[in-house]
Amino acid sequence: MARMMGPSGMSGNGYGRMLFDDGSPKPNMSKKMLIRIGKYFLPYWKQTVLVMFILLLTSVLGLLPPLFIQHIVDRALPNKDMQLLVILVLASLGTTVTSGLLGVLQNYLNSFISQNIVYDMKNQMYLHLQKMPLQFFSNVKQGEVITRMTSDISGIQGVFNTNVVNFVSNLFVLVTTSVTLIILNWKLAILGMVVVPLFIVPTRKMGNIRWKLAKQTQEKMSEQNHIIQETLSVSGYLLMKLFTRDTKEYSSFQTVNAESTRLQIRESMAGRWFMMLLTTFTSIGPMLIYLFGGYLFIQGEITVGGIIGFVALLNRFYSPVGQMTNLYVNIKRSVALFERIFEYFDMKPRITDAGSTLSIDTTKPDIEFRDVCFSYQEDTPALREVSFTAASGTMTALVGPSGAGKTTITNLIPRLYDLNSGSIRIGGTDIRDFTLESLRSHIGLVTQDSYLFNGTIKENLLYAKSDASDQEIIDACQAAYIHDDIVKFPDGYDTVVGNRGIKLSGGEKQRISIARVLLKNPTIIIMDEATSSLDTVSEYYIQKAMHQLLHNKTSIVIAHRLSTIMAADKILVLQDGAIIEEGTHEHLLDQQGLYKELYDKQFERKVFT
Ligand SMILES: Nc1ncnc2c1ncn2[C@@H]1O[C@H](COP(=O)(O)OP(=O)(O)OP(=O)(O)O)[C@@H](O)[C@H]1O
Repeated sequence: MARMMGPSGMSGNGYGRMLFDDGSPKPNMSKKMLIRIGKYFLPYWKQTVLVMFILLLTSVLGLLPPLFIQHIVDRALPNKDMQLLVILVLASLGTTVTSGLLGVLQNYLNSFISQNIVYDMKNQMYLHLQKMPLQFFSNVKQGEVITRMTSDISGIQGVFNTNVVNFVSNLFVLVTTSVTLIILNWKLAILGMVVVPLFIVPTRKMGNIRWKLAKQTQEKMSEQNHIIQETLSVSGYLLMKLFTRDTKEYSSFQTVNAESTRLQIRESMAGRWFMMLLTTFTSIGPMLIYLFGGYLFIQGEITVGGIIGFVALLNRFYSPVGQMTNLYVNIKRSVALFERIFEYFDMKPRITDAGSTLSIDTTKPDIEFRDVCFSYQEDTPALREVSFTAASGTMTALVGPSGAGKTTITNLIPRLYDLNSGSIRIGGTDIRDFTLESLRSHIGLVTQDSYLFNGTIKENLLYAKSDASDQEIIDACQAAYIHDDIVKFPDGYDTVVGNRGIKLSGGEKQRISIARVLLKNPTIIIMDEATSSLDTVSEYYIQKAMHQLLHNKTSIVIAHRLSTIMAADKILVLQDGAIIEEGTHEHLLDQQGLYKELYDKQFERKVFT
């Protein structure tokens, strides 16, 4: 089978791994980018406006308790006014409770908005990835798609909850508090603000360190996912066991795991030191206020309540300043997250409908290759000017040494790849003029390694035709000579086949996949005959199943068995991406060329009796 590697230029297009580079990423915070992000919020603009309104309201409400304290100290207590004291305490309690209730509502709205954005993005991403070409999935590391679909997109919800909401709320709190501070006492306000640079510097520094650590952690997580996917899936597991790589794989997993654990500990520790510094610096401000405020009190310029209320408000001022300092880092982080997601969205599916609505004419589905050239990688042609016709209702066999281009020919017909030059026609029409759906719905593909998903046999069969009746399923399985085997299983058609159909034998799997294509009943069949040697009985049934499948269909078969070749109406012999001989078995034997050589070396021993 073909090595699954993409054509040249693909990795440059970002089909490979896309992680942040060297710790100095430059997220693209352009206006275009911000508008693009903003568009995701558009459907939820009403909720967003409501959140903003609540934030404004709570920031104003938050100013009141310190002012109430000031009046308690300056008026209620010195005047021994019990009634005023109770009113002020109740008012303070009332504002706190109201703020709390508004906070609950705001939290609900936050989750509503962010979760819905995540929901929209996941759907959009799934649809988009479905349209990506085969080489995308061949190139991309296994865990990468899952990481983008899950953790990256889910990370977006934090963007709204932390960044947008925090930014707006901090802004409101900052503006309302600083205005109030200045109105209360401008001299003290200036003094309180003098210390601000002291904590801006460490905050920025810590923010940057945490950002880098977070990025490195994310990379390690992606690597971990990749190892898990590669080694703990059926094929990877088998490979690992058979090459006794268990210890090596475990040790690479352990290394990556240890790395990410170390990074996460460092990340959280970076936060601790930062908090300690911040608390130290934020406590300097109030000390200064007590000192200078005390002096002003002695001078008779301010009341005791004024000083207490001021300090309470000052703390309210410091916390948003601290958070706003990190804003740049947070925005950078969020934009980078969006960038990673947009990077996927920006990859254009290369194989698209040409806008035509033509369907295949099922009455004369002959396949014609005209001077087809194709290369996976620039300068390494996989097919060179291949021309042939597979007449309607006949079987064309492809033979040739490994790497000659047989699989490539079969991949081009359902447009898993698009050719570089020349054309492929079905019934005289270029395949690019059919809709992809019509093209693919008329082609049945039986690969060597028949892929069955982990479900019951029946579910696997219904994948070809979801509305097939039980009788249709049985008919298809009988024609594929597998029905009798299926009914012998204890659960019959409800037998679960395991991941990739591992619980079935190779011969059973192939006959089930033949039954699946029979159920689809396509006009054209492409088959990569299994090379694996099967026992004579199994092989006998597969031959019979193939006969049923290919009967009266236009088929192209990568043939590995003499019996198949002998049954073919035409044989194409390929070498280095070109057809070098063409004809029937006898005709080709007479030519004494590559076919004869292959026949002597390869097929002779596989004569099927
Ligand atoms: N996805 C891919 N990316 C890059 N090169 C590829 C890819 N698939 C196949 N090739 C190369 O293209 C050439 C033709 O491969 P192809 O799979 O068509 O050969 P084949 O005749 O089917 O071989 P085999 O009988 O071994 O399956 C080979 O040189 C192969 O290495």
